[in-house]
Amino acid sequence: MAQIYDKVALIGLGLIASSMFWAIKRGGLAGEVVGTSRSAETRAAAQEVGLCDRIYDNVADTVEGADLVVLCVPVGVMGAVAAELAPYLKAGATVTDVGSVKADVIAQVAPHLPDNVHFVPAHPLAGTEHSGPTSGFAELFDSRWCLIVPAEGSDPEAVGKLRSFWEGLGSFVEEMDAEHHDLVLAVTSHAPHLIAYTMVGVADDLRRVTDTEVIKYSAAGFRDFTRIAASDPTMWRDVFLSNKDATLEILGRFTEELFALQRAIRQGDGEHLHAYFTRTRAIRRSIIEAGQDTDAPNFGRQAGKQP
Ligand SMILES: NC(=O)c1ccc[n+]([C@@H]2O[C@H](COP(=O)([O-])OP(=O)(O)OC[C@H]3O[C@@H](n4cnc5c(N)ncnc54)[C@H](O)[C@@H]3O)[C@@H](O)[C@H]2O)c1
Ligand SMILES: O=C(O)C(=O)C[C@]1(C(=O)O)C=C[C@@H](O)C=C1
Repeated sequence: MAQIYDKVALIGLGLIASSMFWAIKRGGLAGEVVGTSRSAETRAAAQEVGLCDRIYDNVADTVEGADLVVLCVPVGVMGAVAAELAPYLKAGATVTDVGSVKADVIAQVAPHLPDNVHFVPAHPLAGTEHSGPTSGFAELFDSRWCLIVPAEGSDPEAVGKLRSFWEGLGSFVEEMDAEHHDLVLAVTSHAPHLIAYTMVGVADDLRRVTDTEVIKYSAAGFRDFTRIAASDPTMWRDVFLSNKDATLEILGRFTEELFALQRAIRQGDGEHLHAYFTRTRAIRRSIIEAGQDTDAPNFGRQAGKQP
């Protein structure tokens, strides 16, 4: 893969930034990758594992001369961070972000950026329950989607370069508008996280099944819930506050369906339960048949099949 940017600046050195760093190096996508994080502890931990060609303790030095600036901080502080670095951006630079929510991040960031830079928001649909500078790995984005959310009138060249960059990081790239992105992610990521947090919280409330019993008897389904519910509290607090309307819309629908299933159980309506589970099983099977099971070892690698 050829070099796409001369200098990339990573703002915030957590899971996503550190994974990007390793994947940029693997693909030779940038001449130089620099970074900054607000806490000295994070910067020291990043330095220790060899993250970034240079780490600065301020955004001014970090973004100076950078062709690509990537905001890798929690969505609740994107606007404040953009305001801080805006005066130091190089003319013609591209600013992007990796936030899990798009409409609110765009509303926070765009007003701070000067007219002579390109703002091309993005969101890699890849992550883990871990956070911080030592949690990243080069393969995180391999065969995963990255959604690019260009504003109307965005410079096609800047968008095209960012697309090539994410493809170089290993992802499949698609463009989407911000509102649609936020609704889709509320269904596929945000509401499921809230449900996992709730389920683990309920188990914890029932003292009988906490401590040894939760660990000892946790079946695969509940284990998956505990993995999701171990995700970073700051990141997820911000996601729900930032994607409030779409998440509440989906949770409303979820609650209605849950009540219907609850009623079916109370009334012994096995037909309703069976029909419902048959429908959901078919969805899982159709995902696999379409080659879109990103957990499958050959995902994205079948001849002639793109997700
Ligand atoms: N973790 C995931 O699964 C995942 C997946 C895709 C996108 N994202 C998005 O990527 C972004 C980063 O997530 P992550 O998982 O890398 O998080 P992380 O917690 O691993 O890292 C966040 C970084 O932001 C810094 N930071 C926190 N608050 C700050 C503030 N007020 N000012 C400046 N810096 C601050 C932290 O020090 C850290 O360096 C978030 O916007 C998140 O929504 C996360
Ligand atoms: O695999 C996980 O641990 C994740 O939660 C990753 C996940 C997701 O919901 O799929 C979480 C948040 C993102 O914005 C993108 C990806």
